[in-house]
Amino acid sequence: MPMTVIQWFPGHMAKAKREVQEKLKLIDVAFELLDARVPMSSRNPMIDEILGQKPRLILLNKADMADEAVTEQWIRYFHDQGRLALPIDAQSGTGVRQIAAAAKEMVKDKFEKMRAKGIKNPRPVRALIVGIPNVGKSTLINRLAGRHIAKTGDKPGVTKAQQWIKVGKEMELLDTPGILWPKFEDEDVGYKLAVTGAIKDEILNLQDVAVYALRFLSTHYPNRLAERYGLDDIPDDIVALFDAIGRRRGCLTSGGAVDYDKVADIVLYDIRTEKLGRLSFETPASRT
Ligand SMILES: Nc1nc2c(ncn2[C@@H]2O[C@H](COP(=O)(O)OP(=O)(O)OP(=O)(O)O)[C@@H](O)[C@H]2O)c(=O)[nH]1
Repeated sequence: MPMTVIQWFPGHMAKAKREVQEKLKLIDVAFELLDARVPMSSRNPMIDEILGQKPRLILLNKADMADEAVTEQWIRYFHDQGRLALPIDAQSGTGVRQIAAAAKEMVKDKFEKMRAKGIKNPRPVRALIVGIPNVGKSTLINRLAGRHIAKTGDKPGVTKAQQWIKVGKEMELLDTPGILWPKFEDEDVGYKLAVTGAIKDEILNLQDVAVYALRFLSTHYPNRLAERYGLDDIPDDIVALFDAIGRRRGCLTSGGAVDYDKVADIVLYDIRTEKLGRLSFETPASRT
């Protein structure tokens, strides 16, 4: 699956891993940021090895766009693995307030030991956000900070020192997140990341992505599809489905044929802007 690989060569991955592990030395708890619509596909494949025994809070971001019932299933799935996962919407701030309390609870034992050693006022809990590109790391940093923190990448050639952002009285967050690479050995993962907009459209074949999305929606959300595009039934044949949507939406070439690029554009736009409602593209049961 070359499309997600593009910015990630082995040297980049080794460097990213090293950088995250350097940052881990400074913190008490890591926030693993995932996309609630595709929690497994938006996960770094080496995350367990990279984070090791460091306490970890899983944050299912963009939960506002995900199917609530499926997000519940994911929370149970992680819980069964002994991990706490919180659904959040970093953009609006929903759920973000629970993060500091959960982080504090996670490092309770460590801080109690500090107190037992005679440290009366232990420092704030220190945290780091890690995740693949586009899961919402910067949005969450800004939300937690309550102001806009410039991305380090904003000014080329300018490396600024890492800083702690105060989040209330009891938590501090590193101002630069740990950026990790996505999975790319699995074609399905690539498509899911593409459908949810995590991979830039310029490096994709949009028709392929739309075919994947429409097949998925036909199986898992047929009623939404029927309602959105005014279809009486959903054709099994994918070309027939493109044709049906294209005709309903007037996506026709001057010769009167259906313009498949336009149909692909519309479908992906509709998915990404919630015109088809809140969608999740994987469940714990369908996980590969
Ligand atoms: N609907 C919704 N959109 C979100 C949420 N969080 C982030 N976004 C959007 O997702 C996109 C990516 O967010 P960023 O914060 O730039 O993601 P990032 O992980 O910092 O990305 P990189 O800098 O590429 O590593 C932006 O368009 C955000 O507005 C959320 O909770 N809900």
